[in-house]
Amino acid sequence: MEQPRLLDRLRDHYDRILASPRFRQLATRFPLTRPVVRRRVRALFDLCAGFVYSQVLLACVRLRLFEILTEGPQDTATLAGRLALSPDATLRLLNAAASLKLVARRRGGRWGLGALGAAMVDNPAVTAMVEHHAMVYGDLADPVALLRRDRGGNGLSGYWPYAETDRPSALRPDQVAAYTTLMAASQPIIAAEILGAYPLRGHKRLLDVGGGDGSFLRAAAAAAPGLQLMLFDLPAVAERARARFAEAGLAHRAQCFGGDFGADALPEGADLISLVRVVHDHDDDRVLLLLRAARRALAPGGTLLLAEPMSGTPGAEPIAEAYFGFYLLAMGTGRARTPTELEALLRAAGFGALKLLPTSTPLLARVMVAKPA
Ligand SMILES: C[S@@+](CC[C@H](N)C(=O)[O-])C[C@H]1O[C@@H](n2cnc3c(N)ncnc32)[C@H](O)[C@@H]1O
Repeated sequence: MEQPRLLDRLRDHYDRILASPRFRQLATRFPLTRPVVRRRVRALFDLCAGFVYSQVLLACVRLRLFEILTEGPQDTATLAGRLALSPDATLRLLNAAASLKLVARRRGGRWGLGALGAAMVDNPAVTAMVEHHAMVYGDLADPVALLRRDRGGNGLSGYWPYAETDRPSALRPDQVAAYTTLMAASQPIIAAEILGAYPLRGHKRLLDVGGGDGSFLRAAAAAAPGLQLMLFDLPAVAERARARFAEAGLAHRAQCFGGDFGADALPEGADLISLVRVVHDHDDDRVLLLLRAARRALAPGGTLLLAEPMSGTPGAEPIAEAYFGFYLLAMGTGRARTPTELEALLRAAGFGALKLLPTSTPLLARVMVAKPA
């Protein structure tokens, strides 16, 4: 067996010291180590209390507190009336929300929006996520059982039914409606990240595979007026996209194709194929089927663009590893991958010339482009 390197041995030693209650007591008393101890205690408490913080946010969203406060600062009694809560319950909620920077105290005993509450205003993406998390938390109520049992059979795997079925093409409109609406709510911020990193210059026809209701393609159409649009998704989803394109007056520029990318050929003719938040939903064997199908469909010299949150993103580790790790476990398939893991899959499917492009908010999405090898 390989000998632990010196750095690893030092780390083990340090961890053993930190784990000792006697050391923690000493470190709390010693002025130089006290601030470090306090920061760690706070970080650990935040981990323990995370669910409670989320539920304070959920209460604010359900009571429409942020919208109410956009009208201007209001006092507790007025807010109690508008929230239909007792004055005591209102004050409890406002104090909790203020501690989380969702609301802020203003002069004269009034309350206004806090920095994070202000970011929730007109933010359907996060608002929809906050509501959706009721289901996520239900599935994670017993995390050890979730880790031990076979995948599937959870609220989330029912919500994303393509994760559980062998015949995703047979999914009915009512089975795809909720997740398609949820994805569309957050797509504008993802599209802004992608189009900021890859402005679509020089492309004639874009095929968005797993394109949902076409929200990404509509953003692409606005950014590149001459671009022709093609969308491939499960038949019931492609039908929704067709209706959205017609509503947006884009029917003449957009073609929608229904099918299963694991079984059916992708439509040909695009010089750019995008996979936006699609690959992380699937296990490696299915991703390879998808990437090979994209490789066959892509015009010679074309480009494949893959965009999603990735593992190994500095500063976003808990989002990829803890959040997506457990979310996708409950959903039943997929995982967040590092750029290196994605690169290996892309190469195995016949792509080369890979580039990871910088995005302005990498924790939301990173963008990788590739060309047929
Ligand atoms: C997480 S959603 C992403 C939607 C959209 N790209 C976005 O970012 O908002 C994944 C999409 O892949 C589609 N999808 C899943 N499995 C599929 C399959 N086997 N064939 C075709 N589309 C599939 C789903 O219907 C869904 O629209």
